[in-house]
Amino acid sequence: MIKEELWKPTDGIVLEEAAYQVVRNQENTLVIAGPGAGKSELLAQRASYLLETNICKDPQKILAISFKVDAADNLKKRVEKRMGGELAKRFESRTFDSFAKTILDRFRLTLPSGWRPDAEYNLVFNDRELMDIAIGYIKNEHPNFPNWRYEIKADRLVRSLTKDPLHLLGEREDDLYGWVTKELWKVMIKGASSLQCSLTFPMISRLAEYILNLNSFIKSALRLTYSHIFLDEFQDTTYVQYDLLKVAFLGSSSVLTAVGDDKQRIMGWAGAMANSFQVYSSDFKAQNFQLTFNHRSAPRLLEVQNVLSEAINHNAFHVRCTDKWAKDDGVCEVWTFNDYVQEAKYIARFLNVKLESIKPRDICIIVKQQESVYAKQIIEELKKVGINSRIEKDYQDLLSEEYVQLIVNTLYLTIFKSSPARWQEIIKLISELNGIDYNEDLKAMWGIEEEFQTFISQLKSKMNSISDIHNEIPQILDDIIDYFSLIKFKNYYPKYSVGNLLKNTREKFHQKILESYIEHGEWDKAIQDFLGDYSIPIMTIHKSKGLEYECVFFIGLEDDAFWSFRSQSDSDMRAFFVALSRAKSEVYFTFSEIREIMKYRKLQTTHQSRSIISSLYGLLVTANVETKNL
Ligand SMILES: Nc1ncnc2c1ncn2[C@@H]1O[C@H](COP(=O)(O)OP(=O)(O)OP(=O)(O)O)[C@@H](O)[C@H]1O
Repeated sequence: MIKEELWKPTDGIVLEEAAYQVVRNQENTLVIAGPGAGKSELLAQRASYLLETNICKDPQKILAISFKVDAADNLKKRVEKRMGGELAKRFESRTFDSFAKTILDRFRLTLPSGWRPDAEYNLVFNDRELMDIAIGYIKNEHPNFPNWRYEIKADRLVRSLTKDPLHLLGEREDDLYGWVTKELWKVMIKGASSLQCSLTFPMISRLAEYILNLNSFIKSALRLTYSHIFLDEFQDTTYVQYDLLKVAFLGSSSVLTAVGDDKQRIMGWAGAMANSFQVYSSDFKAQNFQLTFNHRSAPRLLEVQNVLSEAINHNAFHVRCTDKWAKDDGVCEVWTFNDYVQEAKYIARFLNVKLESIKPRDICIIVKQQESVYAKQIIEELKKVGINSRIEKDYQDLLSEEYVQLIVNTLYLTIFKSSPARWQEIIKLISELNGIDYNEDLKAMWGIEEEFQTFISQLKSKMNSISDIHNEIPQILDDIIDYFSLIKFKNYYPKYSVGNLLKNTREKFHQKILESYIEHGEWDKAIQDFLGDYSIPIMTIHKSKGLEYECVFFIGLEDDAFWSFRSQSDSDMRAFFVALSRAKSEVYFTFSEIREIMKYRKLQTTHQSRSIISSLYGLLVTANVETKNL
């Protein structure tokens, strides 16, 4: 344990005064700061401070809630790396969804029978599926709404389904959506004919909230377990999530630290609160702090960011650069092309040279939407010059699943041998699965290491003698998990014991590994391909949140990409700001007169304009961004 006054930030990080005050604070706080200000870093430092000084008293824990699976995973890894096993065990990093799901899965049986889902419920992710369930399985009719099936709209139904806490459901029987919502809840909770019990994540959140409302002892246990709560990217908290947070922790002695940036609020369409900072500050009496440095981007890029942030919020203050940069460092340019093929060829040539000095993973290609369409030509042209790129979406979620990490780490050690971090992670997990204290029982630990070494030697011979790819590879992947014991693994990670998460993860993972193996024909390349070590990532702005790259390309700064700019210019401007602020050194925006895009559900070659988004271009001109006609 370290005395409070002796604690220092780890990894040579120097915190600005406000960050330092937040790290050591004992009250609820809200940190509002721009991209790259070190908000996630601040949370990691605060975790070290609270655990190393035992202010978060053993056995109490810190609960860190993020939005995306990979953000939660990154934060967990950062804290683990700094503090090592024992202390880091008391740092639980989850997404909002996983927090809610854990409450439901553990305390499902405390729900009244009408609200109690089956243990094996399906997860529903998209609006279409929800609509199909409503239309296909609600059998009751309502005298006031004879044609309800023709009248309901998917987006309104989705909003209505979790608009109110469950105890208020049924109070809107006289309005169409109120009635359909109530019926849909019944059908989804209990299942109907061929429909299995099915829930969306917002429904899970409402059920978790109901559990806490009904059972004060569960609520007290939760509050006792977590003495400190971290909330990352708080600007994107939805109304449903906030209600759960309030029921769980408002009025408790748990100390909350929220960090966020209102200029990066881009989840309004998914129900993010418009005023989460004000509401939280007032409800939780949180003291507000601002950070003024940007630790990510070069000075030239910060000039552009400052122009944009002022346009988004007139009261935004100008952030400052750190002294690691020279005054003129950074490139921000607009590149215009006659057509998308020429654009793709130019970018491929440019990247071919760039990759002599940086790695593929230091580059990112960002699009507003339809990544497989906007980036199709670029992927092809890059391939022609021997550069791999890939659409990151499917991999980001898979790679953050512990199930996938365990198998991939084992494959990696089998093929590449040297990776002390992976080795340690696996040995630690085996010892924990088997209830062995890896600090105390050294003899048992050696036994584990020896046994695991034998296992990977045998695995290697199996992997190197495959004749029937489609049968043997899935079998090898299953053998790996069986070695650790699937039952023990599921007990250790209870999320895999309920619903279809394990089944879906396994299927997607097997398919991706098979694809990689078929493409490369060799394990080393297939594993590296799956890990993405040698591919340039391609993603939408939403997926790029919280990430950072040396060099960023934004493809298609065009009217069609920002098709709803007229009605939601504010949110599109924020999205543009997120894309711009991912870059450390260089960012290039492209415009192509001719572009192939999906329009009216068909792939079409279109003429692009930039009149609707002229205000975005105007801001780039104000920031002296050069346009190059290429
Ligand atoms: N105090 C610091 N000193 C040096 N580097 C830092 C510091 N804080 C953060 N960094 C580095 O700056 C980069 C951005 O930090 P971080 O991701 O925490 O920012 P953020 O505010 O969460 O950004 P965003 O809102 O864009 O997600 C990271 O590479 C991080 O390691």
